[in-house]
Amino acid sequence: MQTLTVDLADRSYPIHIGEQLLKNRELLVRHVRAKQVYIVTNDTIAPLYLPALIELLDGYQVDTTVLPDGESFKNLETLNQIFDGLLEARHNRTTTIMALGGGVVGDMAGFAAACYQRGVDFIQLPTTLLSMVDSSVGGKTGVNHRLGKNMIGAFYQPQAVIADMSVLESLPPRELSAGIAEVIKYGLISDREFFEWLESNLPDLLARDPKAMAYAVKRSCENKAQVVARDEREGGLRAILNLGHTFGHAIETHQGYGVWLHGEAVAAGMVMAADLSHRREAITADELDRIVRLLERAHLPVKAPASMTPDDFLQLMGVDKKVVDGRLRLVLLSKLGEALITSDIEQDLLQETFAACRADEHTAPPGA
Ligand SMILES: NC(=O)c1ccc[n+]([C@@H]2O[C@H](COP(=O)([O-])OP(=O)(O)OC[C@H]3O[C@@H](n4cnc5c(N)ncnc54)[C@H](O)[C@@H]3O)[C@@H](O)[C@H]2O)c1
Ligand SMILES: O=C(O)C(=O)C[C@@H](O)[C@H](O)[C@H](O)COP(=O)(O)O
Ligand SMILES: [Zn+2]
Repeated sequence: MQTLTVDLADRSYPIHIGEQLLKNRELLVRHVRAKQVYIVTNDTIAPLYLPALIELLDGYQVDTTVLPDGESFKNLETLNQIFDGLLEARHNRTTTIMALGGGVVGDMAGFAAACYQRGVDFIQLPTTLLSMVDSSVGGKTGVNHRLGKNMIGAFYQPQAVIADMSVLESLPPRELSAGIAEVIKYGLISDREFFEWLESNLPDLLARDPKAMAYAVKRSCENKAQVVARDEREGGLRAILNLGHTFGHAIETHQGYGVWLHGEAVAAGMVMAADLSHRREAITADELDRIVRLLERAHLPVKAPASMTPDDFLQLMGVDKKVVDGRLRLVLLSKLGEALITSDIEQDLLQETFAACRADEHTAPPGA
């Protein structure tokens, strides 16, 4: 097992990465402060991993909410199921919520922990690659609104992240690729060497080679932890973790939550950000090509949906959380391996990017 730390003074916490960690009782209870545990998961993950986890927590009062699976349920209405369950089972302020699942479960359980009785402990038990490398780390929690992604939420850090790599065995290939999109993001925004490592080692990741996977998770978490430690609440720097997301969130909202996976929308969004960066002469045509090629090799979409017009994008991007005084701010590349945040966006170049990155109507949507 490897352990990293997210360094946030008195709210610092460990990220444990290793095999079979969900079978390690001592590790799981190390961060539980009293005798109540509340597990939030979904109806896909529950049959795979919930019974063994409950059994391991013998001696604790363990209650659960099993949410319906899917991004389309990441909303306030479904969130209420967690509060109902917590109250019905009389969980008090010293309870510990465990989020057993991917980013949807983690974001919702984390937000429930932030709100329930004004804040209780929670532990992230991520079960997708995406949640291990990104959503379980850094304390962004929340739910979607029909008008925009993650529009209601809180910054709320967990007590610990326990990433059991063995559960990735059951992850569907499409979900593995979606996670690789966020892994590639770290190479683009802050770690050119890691980008080059990914160019060489992608086949091992797609084959789920344990050594390659463990390295990718560790390197991604190190990159994210460094940014979060410097700017926990996104006053500035942290926005680089949003590369591709202004475009990507617009795609997710426009297409209907869950139609494009988050990682897929981010992949197409990162191509759009890279394309615009190239038009601004920050990266070369060859570097743009390398980015597109790597995403394609990871079986990720590299074009926006044909059904989305530039106006659709502009409208949806206008509600992005990075907008200040009505002005769009975008994360772009200043070079391969380095990002910048700018509101100085050449509208003509942005229009060229929309045109260049739009799929034709014969392109099959992801997952088809
Ligand atoms: N908080 C953050 O910083 C942050 C960062 C990135 C993404 N996100 C959010 O995370 C969400 C995406 O997360 P995700 O990609 O993990 O999707 P997800 O949570 O929907 O999980 C993907 C699918 O895989 C299934 N699954 C999960 N683990 C499995 C396993 N081990 N075996 C078999 N099936 C399994 C799930 O049931 C689901 O169907 C989005 O809502 C996104 O906005 C948040
Ligand atoms: O942790 C962050 O900060 C991120 O931006 C990570 C993103 O991958 C993630 O999708 C996040 O939820 C997006 O945040 P939002 O503030 O744009 O909703
Ligand atoms: Zn993301």
